[in-house]
Order: sequence, then structure tokens, then C-alpha cells
Amino acid sequence: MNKGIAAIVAAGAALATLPWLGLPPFYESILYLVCHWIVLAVSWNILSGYSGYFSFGHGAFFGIGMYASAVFAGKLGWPFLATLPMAALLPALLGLFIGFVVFRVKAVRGELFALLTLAVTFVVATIIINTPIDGGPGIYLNAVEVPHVGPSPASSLYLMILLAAVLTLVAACKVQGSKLGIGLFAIHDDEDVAEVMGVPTFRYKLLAFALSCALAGLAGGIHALFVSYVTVGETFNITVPLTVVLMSVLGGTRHWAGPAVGAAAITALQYFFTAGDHAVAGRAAVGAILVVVILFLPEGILGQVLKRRAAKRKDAPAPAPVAVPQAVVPTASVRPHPTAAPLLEVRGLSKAFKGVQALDGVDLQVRQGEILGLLGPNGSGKSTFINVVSGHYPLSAGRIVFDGQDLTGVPAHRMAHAGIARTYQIPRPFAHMTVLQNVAMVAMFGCASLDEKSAEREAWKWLEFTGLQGRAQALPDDLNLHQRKFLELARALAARPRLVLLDEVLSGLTPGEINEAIELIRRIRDQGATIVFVEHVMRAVMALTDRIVVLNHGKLIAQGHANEVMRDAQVVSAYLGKAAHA
Ligand SMILES: Nc1ncnc2c1ncn2[C@@H]1O[C@H](COP(=O)(O)OP(=O)(O)OP(=O)(O)O)[C@@H](O)[C@H]1O
Repeated sequence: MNKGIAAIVAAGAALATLPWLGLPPFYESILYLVCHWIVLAVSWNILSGYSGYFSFGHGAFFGIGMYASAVFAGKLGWPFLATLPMAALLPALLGLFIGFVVFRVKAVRGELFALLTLAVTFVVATIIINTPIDGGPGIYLNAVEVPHVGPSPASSLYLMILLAAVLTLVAACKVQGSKLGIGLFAIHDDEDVAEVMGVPTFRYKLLAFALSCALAGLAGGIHALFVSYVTVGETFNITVPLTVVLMSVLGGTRHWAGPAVGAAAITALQYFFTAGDHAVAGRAAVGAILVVVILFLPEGILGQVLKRRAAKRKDAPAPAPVAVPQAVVPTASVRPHPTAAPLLEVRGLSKAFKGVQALDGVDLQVRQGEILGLLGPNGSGKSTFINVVSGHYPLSAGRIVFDGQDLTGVPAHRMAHAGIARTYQIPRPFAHMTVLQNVAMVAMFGCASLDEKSAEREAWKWLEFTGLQGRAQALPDDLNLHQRKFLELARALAARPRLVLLDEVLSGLTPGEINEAIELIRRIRDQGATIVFVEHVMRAVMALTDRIVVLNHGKLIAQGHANEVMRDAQVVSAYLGKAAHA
């Protein structure tokens, strides 16, 4: 059991003794509310905080849970405990359905997802009030027997919500520490890159959404019995989503415990002011605190504490350098045989953007073990080629066959699993992950598919290889361009790919840095990787490539040995005049 889960279980066990301590009922009722909001805020955070998909529909899932228990126990006479699985299942199914439709559409991210989920709340409310589920008058649960979990009905309700809070916290903690959590954090920072690095983004978002909805529904089911009278007006309003967002932002969304801290703080504050008959002042105080937190602690209370601790760790001496592993010691050069089998074969590859034919029927083979230079004037389609072959963009026509496997139209994460890795011309690291985490996550999700510990070891190896080991705990924003480019390289290599697509890794580097990078690329090939190399720096092209192909207006106009291709009249007129000045 990890430390977080042990702490949650220990705290839960201690709080479970409360009903037998003979304390005034006041404690149970305030703790009920704290646990209630912990379930709602922490469950919301599993999707929205971790992956950045802010949902304003949490009220709908909570409300469906309430109505599930109200209908099954209040109207149909089910024993209350038997209604709770339904209270969790029904919102989870709705979440899966919404996610299945919405998560496929790239345009529905950010504020559109928030608005869409808010709209779901009103749609669900309208259906419930206009059908026999409620029909208007609300549902009474006075006659429903409270399960005898504790010494009194109030303490039984408290114990049930306490158990739900423990479950929710354990789930959030487990998710955060798992591959799912790391994938969700990557989605948060850059979903397209996460997919290209091997994260099955669609599946992960669906899983997180379903879990988040199920836990909100569970809180709703218990709350139906707590309030004992359920109405649409009181259930499906903006209060639940707004409150959980505020609690999570206050506590911090990047840690499972953040929303729990926010939930405890805001509930206690509101209770304090309400008990003193100053409810309005209480709301104003909560609002003022939030303004201060958003302005001065954008990562929330817990986020700030963790940041300070991380900063202290960064100041600590760097861990002893890892021994340079065997794999990075240059071996005898693995030059491709001229008749080596093609690792990648594209046929009729085309990509059209609105009004622009970026790739137009490109046929190309990349042989096992070669460094293929991809050249062409600006706008000729080189980056688009990499974007299409790595799955970043869907192709418009053509076929992609990799190692005999037809990868046409498969999602980008499957291309990564098959062994294709890439760098971005403008580095796109995951901004909230350290350099080490950026590289380790690719070792977990890419072709290597390592477990967390092995992935970290692998990441150290590539940081050592690229000379970034001293910056392992830095955030990408703290790196200069040279280091960010090498981070891109380290990430691509940590996947243990069979084909590496390098998109202008040398642009913007000084001559000394270019020499270093050329040496590095040689060493990558010497380990057996096949490389497609987009570059304008001609001396690097001449020094590194076995073969080059030249694109112009999305069409392949020449291919062969660099010396021959450079003399081709079409290449000279389309590209070389310009390249000479690059
Ligand atoms: N996302 C996009 N949306 C619309 N048009 C695009 C997009 N990406 C590329 N293009 C267009 O496709 C064409 C090819 O662009 P691409 O970036 O592949 O060229 P390139 O050869 O890599 O150029 P450079 O050397 O400047 O990087 C250009 O006309 C470009 O404007």
C-alpha cells in the first residue's frame, strides 16, 4: 500500500470511531458535509483536474445518483443500500455515452466541453421533471429505512458518506500514481502530443469520466436519504458544479488531495459563518479568499506547498550520475545495406488542408537502418509528412505500411506502440512535468512500454545520452532552446523506437551545438534506429544522410544519394538556390 492510501485509510478509520465517542451531533453533521463535498470535489478532479477537461455537468451526475436512490428506494421500495450501485452506475453510463460522442471531436475541448456538460444538466433536469421519474412534486424518502450502519440514523449517514469519501480519495490517489494518471496529466498539457507519444487519449478520458460520474452519483445517492426530500430545483442547479470547481481550484487540481483540502476549508468556513448567522458574510469571505488564491496561488494551496517542496528538492545535490549504459556507447556503424528491406513504405500519401494540398501522392520507402534526409523549400510538405506518418494528422489518401503492418488510419498512439517516434520542430514538452518525467512517460507509453521504475531508469539513460541529466528536475520552461531540442530527442529515444522522425532538430542552434547534435544523431543510428531527418542545415545533411528525398509543393521531385540529387536540375531550381542561403 502506498503512503497516500495508508494515510487515507488511517484517517478514515480514526474518523469512523466518532459516533461511539459520545460527542455532540454537531460534529457528525459538519463532518457529513465535509465528506459529501470531498466526494464531489475529488471525483470532479479525476477528470477535470488531471486532464484539464473542465466539466460543469457534475451536478447532473450527482443529481442522477440522487434520483436513482430516490426512485428505487422512495418509489419502488428497494432497500436503501441496494440503490447505491444504481446511483453510481446510471451516471457512469451517461458519462460514457457523452464521452463516447464528445471525446472524438477535437473541437470540443476547453470552454466548449464545459458548456456542453452544463447543458447536459439542464437536459437531464427537464427530462426528470417532465416524466414520471419525478413529474413535478419531488420525491419523499421519509419512509425509507436508514441502514443500521452506526448507532443512530444520523451517524449511519455519516459513516456511509465517510466510506464514500475514503473510496473516492483512494481512487483519486490510485489514478494519480498509475499509468492512467500520468496519461491524463499529459493530456492536460498537450493532448495531441500525448496521443503521438502513445497515450490512448480517448480511452483514458472515457475511463476518467466514467469513474468521476460514478463517484458523484454515489454521493448523490447517499445525499438523497440525508435530505429525505428530493426536488429537481434543489438538485439540478449550478451550485454543485460551481462549488466543486471553486473547492478544487482553492486546494489545487494537480494532486488527489488538493480538492479535499479545498472542500474541507470552504465547508468549514461556510459552516462557521452560517452558525454565527452571517451566511452572506461567509459567501463574501469565500469569494475573497478565492480571488486571493487565484491571483497569488494559481496552483492552489496544496499545489503551492508541493511546489515549495519540489524547489527544495531541486536545490538538493543531484543524484549520482548513472553509469553510461552499454546501449549508448557507439558501436560499429550499422550502415544500411542498399537492398535492406523497407521499414516504412508510404504509397500515394496525400494530405489536404482547407485549400492547401500539403502532400500530393508521395510514394516513398525508408530502409531499415538508414538515415533518410527529407528536404525541400519552406512549405513543401516536410513537416506534414512527419505529422501524417506519426499520426498527428489523419491522412487524406494513401497508405502507410510499417514493418509489413498496415497502419493507415490507425490512431497515433498505435503508431507509437508499433515503433514510430518523432520530435517536433518547435519543441512541445509537457509543461507541468519535469524533464525527467517528460522522458520517463514516453518510455512508459511508447514502443518500449516499460513499468514506472524501469521507465525512470530508461529516462536517466537518455538524459545522460543527451547531456540533460543535470536538468532532470527542471521544468521545460527553464530550459534554453538547445536543451529543449535535446529534450525532444531524449523523449523520442526513450520510446525505444524503430523509426525516429526528426523535424529540424538543428534549427536555431549555434554551430557548436549543431556539431554536438550531428554526433548525437550518428550515435542514435549506430544503435540500429532508422531515421528520417528533416533539415535545412546542408552540412548536417551531407554529413549524416545515406539518401535524400526532395519535396516540392507536396510532391516528391527527386531521391537518391545527396551528391547526385544536389545536381538534379529540378532540385537546384526548386530548392538549392534557397537552401544555400538557409
Ligand atoms: N495545420 C495546418 N493547417 C493548414 N495548412 C497547413 C497546416 N500545416 C501545414 N499547412 C500548410 O501545408 C503546407 C506544407 O507545410 P509544411 O509545414 O509541411 O511545410 P514544410 O516543408 O515543413 O515547411 P518548413 O520548412 O517551413 O517547416 C504549407 O502551405 C502550410 O501552410
